[in-house]
Amino acid sequence: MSLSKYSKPTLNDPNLFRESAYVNGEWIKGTDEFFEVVDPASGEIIAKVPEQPVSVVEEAIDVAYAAFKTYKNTSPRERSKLLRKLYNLMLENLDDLATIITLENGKALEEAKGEIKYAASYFEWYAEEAPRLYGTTIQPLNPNNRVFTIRQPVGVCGIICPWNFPSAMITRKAAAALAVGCTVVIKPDSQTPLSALAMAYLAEKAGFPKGSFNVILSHANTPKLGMTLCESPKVKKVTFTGSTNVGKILMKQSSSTLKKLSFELGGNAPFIVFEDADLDQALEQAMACKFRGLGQTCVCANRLYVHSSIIDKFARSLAERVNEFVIGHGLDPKTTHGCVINSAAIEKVERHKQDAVSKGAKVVLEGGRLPDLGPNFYAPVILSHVPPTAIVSKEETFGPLCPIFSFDTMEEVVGYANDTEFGLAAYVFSKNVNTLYTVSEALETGMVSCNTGVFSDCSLPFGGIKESGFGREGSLHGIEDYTVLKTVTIGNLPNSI
Ligand SMILES: NC(=O)c1ccc[n+]([C@@H]2O[C@H](COP(=O)([O-])OP(=O)(O)OC[C@H]3O[C@@H](n4cnc5c(N)ncnc54)[C@H](O)[C@@H]3O)[C@@H](O)[C@H]2O)c1
Ligand SMILES: O=CCCC(=O)O
Repeated sequence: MSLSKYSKPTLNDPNLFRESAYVNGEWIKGTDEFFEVVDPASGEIIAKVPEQPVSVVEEAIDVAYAAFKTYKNTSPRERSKLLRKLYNLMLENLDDLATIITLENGKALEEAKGEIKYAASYFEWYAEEAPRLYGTTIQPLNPNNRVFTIRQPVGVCGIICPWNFPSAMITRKAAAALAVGCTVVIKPDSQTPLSALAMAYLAEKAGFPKGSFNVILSHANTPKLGMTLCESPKVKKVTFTGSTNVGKILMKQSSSTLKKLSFELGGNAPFIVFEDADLDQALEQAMACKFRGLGQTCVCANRLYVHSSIIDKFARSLAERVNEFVIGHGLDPKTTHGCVINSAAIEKVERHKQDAVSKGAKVVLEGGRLPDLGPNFYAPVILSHVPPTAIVSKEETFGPLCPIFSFDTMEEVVGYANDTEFGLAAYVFSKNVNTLYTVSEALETGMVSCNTGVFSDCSLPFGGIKESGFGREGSLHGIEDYTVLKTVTIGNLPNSI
């Protein structure tokens, strides 16, 4: 198979393939500087997109600010219809959108299709939530006053997203924002901007007004653009998914305007398998959880804790299953798992592997580079009896390394699981509901998933605690993050008539 045959997207609707930024309903270059978007599987350049100068970001903020003045007054039902149209358009263009994801991110096409359905589901969900924004009535201490609350859109939202879900990380922010009447300026990762641009094209088709949905592009200029979004008094909220380090930078920069923030940051998910778990189920779910996006999702199991009585059997069976993966270019129909995003991802896997092995971990599946496929292909590694001192117990690998640690008691494993500054997701496998309940309550994470390794769903609140961030996306709570709560008091009313 020639990998280069996939280097240019062949789409049913070629209009979805865009190489310009999208500001105020116009496709703009804005600059003479460009950066390349590369297929991580083949190394081929698939697009050249313009690097935006700060002036274009300022323009995008200005138009979003102007559009907010009218968009916020559209009726919830109107906004609901726009979101529903965008949902339908995404599904009508499922194959093309998935192809774009595979080409820019490297994940297998089936997985990319799953991402598009997942991404679109946020538009459907928030089409349904848009008309359901409620306030409360309050009985104040003063009997002559009447008090109620209303929720209003916060304003222009800056949306900064990573490469691992080039579509879904945008939709779960933008859908909620647009549902309540906010306008958005989106900055995708420079490695995966094409999905965001395809979405802008569909948003235009759905009828979103000019200035309400903007996409800016940057690679070298990213820190300057980020600073502009964070420091602009016209941007009322910054919502970010990405690394904890960048989250800390954005938080500092946003302090000058005391911006509303929601951050979905790094994770270090423990995946705990108790002695009484259904082993087959735990294995199936471990595969789905650890190797989703080849380990490059924030909720992927980063550390597996398996009871000492079953660890060897578990590790062997996992290796047998992982050996059946078909690794290749994501567009090859036989491929079950694609490539990782770049060479830095592989270097991190190798650093964590070497560290664990040097401290005594047993190699169950050697894995390693697959140079015949390309520099970003890597076969998964499985290690068992990893010592608690290994770096991987503390740092997120974000790649195809599966370290299995041994434990004996519930108290011990909860101690290991919580011994990290991260607190995004955790997984628990047991047939005993008391164990599930007790451990779920004791784990210091924003989300706990019991007896399943795949829980993401637009209907549930997604988000972390500790250094995994704050704010919730999806569900009824996700919409609240894009509103401000206003309290209205009507005073000096008569007590009675
Ligand atoms: N909690 C979640 O929901 C979630 C979801 C996906 C990814 N993640 C996390 O994201 C990380 C992987 O993504 P990454 O390495 O690409 O993250 P990253 O923080 O390097 O990049 C994320 C985004 O921030 C931008 N960025 C980088 N520096 C910036 C700056 N100074 N100012 C403004 N923007 C800047 C990037 O261009 C990109 O768009 C992992 O830690 C992962 O756990 C978290
Ligand atoms: O990578 C983080 C997001 C993954 C998800 O939404 O399931």
